[in-house]
Amino acid sequence: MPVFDYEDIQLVPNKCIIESRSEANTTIKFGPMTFKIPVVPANMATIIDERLAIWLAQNGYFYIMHRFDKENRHDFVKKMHDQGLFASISVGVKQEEYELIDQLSQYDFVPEYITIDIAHGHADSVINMIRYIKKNLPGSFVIAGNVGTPEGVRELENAGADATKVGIGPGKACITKLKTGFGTGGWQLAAVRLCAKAASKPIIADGGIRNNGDIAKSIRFGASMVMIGSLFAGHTETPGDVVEENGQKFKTYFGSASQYQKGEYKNVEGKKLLVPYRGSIANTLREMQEDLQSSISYSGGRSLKALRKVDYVIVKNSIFNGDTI
Ligand SMILES: NC(=O)C1=CN([C@@H]2O[C@H](COP(=O)(O)OP(=O)(O)OC[C@H]3O[C@@H](n4cnc5c(N)ncnc54)[C@H](OP(=O)(O)O)[C@@H]3O)[C@@H](O)[C@H]2O)C=CC1
Ligand SMILES: Nc1nc2c(ncn2[C@@H]2O[C@H](COP(=O)(O)O)[C@@H](O)[C@H]2O)c(=O)[nH]1
Repeated sequence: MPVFDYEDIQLVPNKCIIESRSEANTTIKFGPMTFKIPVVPANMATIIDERLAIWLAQNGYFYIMHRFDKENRHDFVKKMHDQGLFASISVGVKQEEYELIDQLSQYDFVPEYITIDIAHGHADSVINMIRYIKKNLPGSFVIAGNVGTPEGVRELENAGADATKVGIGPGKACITKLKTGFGTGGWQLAAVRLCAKAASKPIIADGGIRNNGDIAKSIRFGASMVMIGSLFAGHTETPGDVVEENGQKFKTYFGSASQYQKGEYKNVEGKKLLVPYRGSIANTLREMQEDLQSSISYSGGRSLKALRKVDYVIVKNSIFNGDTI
């Protein structure tokens, strides 16, 4: 089984068939909707809030609201729908989460997307929640995770998940691999490949994206959508606090399983870090789209589909040769 991560892979170019990169189509149909690019900001408290969710939905981007403002989720769905926008929320698996599903069902507030998001998603607790949502909110597109194996993908799909989220421990704010010895950290791209081969529905590659080219690589190895945390953390619109150190501006980014999210040091698998401030998220999203258009042109095609067929080589870290952007 080949084991590699994003930095170990280069995609092999094909003859270009377009006259301008602007002809390359980066849109992706994911569930009931089509989005500008196959990218979703991570459903973490330092990455997304209500304001950014509204902006993303208004501007043709996918979003998944985090689940840490527990009491507000019902109102959030209503607020998005009142503005004619799609609603996309996250849930856990504890008893109160079943009560939220009951409430949404009772008032007929049906979110277009519901993401079941726990650390170890290959679990009966997730399977039961998938079944419960599918029974009570059959109109919602259910994303479930996180998993890191083909068996995990198949079991969640068989339970009724419409998409699965792949990635255990590759995140920048993650310390799972250090604290538990488990996960896809260091071989996330290979795990995406294995999981995608087993999947019969879309998968989201979650965690470990460090450069825009990693988005194209995720698509090459079978992802339909890519979830990104740290690369988005430094923006004006992302909710982390602004910190100044030695005259330089940073924003805080912390893991959802860190003490900063949990409010206590118990079963901690995440840390806090400072990410350089980098202005508006709109510019980063535009650059991601431009870079993806270039990727499509190098693949010799006109749309994301062409990326799936390109050859690749394993170059074991040497591609960087000390280079950074
Ligand atoms: N993608 C990743 O690599 C990781 C992501 N995270 C993120 O952190 C957030 C919090 O996750 P999580 O702690 O699961 O959420 P919760 O605290 O809501 O826990 C969900 C449920 O799963 C149980 N649980 C959690 N971890 C395990 C485990 N390893 N084995 C058995 N049961 C478990 C919890 O019980 P109990 O707490 O009593 O064990 C609880 O009942 C999520 O947003 C998640 O995505 C966290 C770690 C890894
Ligand atoms: N192991 C942990 N993983 C976490 C935690 N909080 C979030 N996450 C995962 O990371 C990605 C984002 O990764 P990045 O490399 O783009 O920064 C996120 O979507 C979660 O899946 C955590 O506390 N521990």
